Amino acid sequence: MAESAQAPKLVYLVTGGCGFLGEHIVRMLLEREPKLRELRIFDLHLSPWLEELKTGPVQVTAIQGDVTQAHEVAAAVAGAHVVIHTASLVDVFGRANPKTIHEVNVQGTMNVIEACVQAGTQFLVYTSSMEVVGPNFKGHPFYRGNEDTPYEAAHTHPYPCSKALAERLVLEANGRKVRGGMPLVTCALRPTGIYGEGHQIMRDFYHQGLRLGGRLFRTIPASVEHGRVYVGNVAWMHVLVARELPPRAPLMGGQVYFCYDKSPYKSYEDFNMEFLGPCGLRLVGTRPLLPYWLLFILATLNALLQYLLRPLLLYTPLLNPYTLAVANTTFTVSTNKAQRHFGYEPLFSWEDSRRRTIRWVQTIKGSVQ
Ligand SMILES: NC(=O)c1ccc[n+]([C@@H]2O[C@H](COP(=O)([O-])OP(=O)(O)OC[C@H]3O[C@@H](n4cnc5c(N)ncnc54)[C@H](O)[C@@H]3O)[C@@H](O)[C@H]2O)c1
Ligand SMILES: CC(C)CCC[C@@H](C)[C@H]1CC[C@H]2[C@@H]3[C@H](O)C=C4C[C@@H](O)CC[C@]4(C)[C@H]3CC[C@]12C
Repeated sequence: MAESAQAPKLVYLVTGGCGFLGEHIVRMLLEREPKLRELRIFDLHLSPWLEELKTGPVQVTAIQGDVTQAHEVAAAVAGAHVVIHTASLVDVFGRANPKTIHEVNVQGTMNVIEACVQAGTQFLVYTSSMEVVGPNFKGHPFYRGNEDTPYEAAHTHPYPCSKALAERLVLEANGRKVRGGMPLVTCALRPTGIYGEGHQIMRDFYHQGLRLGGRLFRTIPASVEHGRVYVGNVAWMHVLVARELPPRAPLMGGQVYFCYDKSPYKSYEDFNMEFLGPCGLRLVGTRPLLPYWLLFILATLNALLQYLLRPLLLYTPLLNPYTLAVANTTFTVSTNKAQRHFGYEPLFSWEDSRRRTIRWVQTIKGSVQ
């Protein structure tokens, strides 16, 4: 009797479970959620590493599907106790068109909410983003802010617009009656810039540095701080929120939490050098190589070229007016809301996060050994 009372019984669904963050959430759940009976991983593209997870004690179910397709989402959600909705079209470079970004991020989220309501699934955790708040296009700094810091969240770019809309839908859905009459309990996590094993932009910078003979050239003033958080700690926050949402529904339902850890406050480039430096790259210059006005012109030219070339090819450089504004505006968080509400402490220290990320960069093909 006692044994059956303790038997794992929960079914979790992770949308976007094959992405950069999604993979860490999936692995973290399997390692650290003892109540898990079945883990469903829903993604547009299923990764080969899923196969190795299927041999463990938890039933791992891989579902190839599209969040924009309501019936596919409904089928995946049916019977799940908790949904972690991480799937998103993350694009700030103009690779996808704005309509698709809206469909995946906003309509996809509506589909997830409706599926929870219809299926009687009571707990929904949404992966939002710091971009829901800022930096705004006016370049206002957000310095060590928290969830209550006033800030003019004004967006024009499709990605932050879509994340902001989706987050609002998720929070407004808190308290809706799901099938069976119980209330839906939702909350949203807002990571700052995530780094760690599998981070594609870090990989890109590393390759760029190798192409430039082991050098990267400073673009952003060292004084501009950009918030960063280790992927393992973001995953851990998701696991904890999902676990604590049922017993602490009145406190946590409808809340937003920034994702934070002990990663140091630095500029985007100086922070990257914490990992790329030990892997043989050097950041040249104590001040930006080009003045801001010239960068701004180049970013605008890139945007124009992207528009003109679109009928022929996809031109998607890293530098555009939006990425320049984000990288060039201080945006850092300092909060303990997650600690107060559900006992969050980072699972990985800064030293651990750094060591793990360096070890991963060293495995990237073409690395300086
Ligand atoms: N990377 C960051 O720095 C960062 C920061 C803050 C918030 N976030 C948020 O974290 C989440 C994960 O981001 P990531 O960096 O891991 O991105 P990612 O692109 O690596 O992962 C997103 C996953 O969603 C899947 N997906 C995309 N469209 C889909 C669809 N129509 N149906 C089903 N699955 C679909 C993709 O295949 C991918 O596996 C996103 O919600 C993003 O907004 C990321
Ligand atoms: C050439 C330079 C001027 C700019 C190069 C860096 C640029 C590509 C980086 C800087 C900051 C990065 C964003 C930031 O870390 C946070 C997020 C939130 C997340 O939800 C999606 C990714 C995003 C927008 C990062 C994208 C890459 C950015 C703009």
